[in-house]
Amino acid sequence: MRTLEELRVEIDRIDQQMVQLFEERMQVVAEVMAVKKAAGLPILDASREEAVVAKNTARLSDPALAGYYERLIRQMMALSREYQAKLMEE
Ligand SMILES: O=C(O)C(=O)C[C@]1(C(=O)O)C=C[C@@H](O)C=C1
Repeated sequence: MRTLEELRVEIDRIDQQMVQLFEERMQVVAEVMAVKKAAGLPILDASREEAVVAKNTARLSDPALAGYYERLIRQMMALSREYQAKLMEE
């Protein structure tokens, strides 16, 4: 069995990757906002969000994680909308 310290080192490594991916996603989201603003499109696209949830949930190898992942990706998109709304005001 791995020690708690070893496991936390691994979690830190994973969190480091996730923070980079989060930042990368939000940078793309900022570009999406600019495209939507120029085209007069609303920030929310509910059908796209359902497709994102379905597509990525299906990619999980452990179906027991589906509910947790769904909450994570939905929250990610809620933050994305919040960020877009803030940028649109600027
Ligand atoms: O794809 C878009 O239209 C986006 O604005 C990006 C995004 C996302 O973060 O994935 C955010 C808001 C929309 O409701 C749908 C998806």
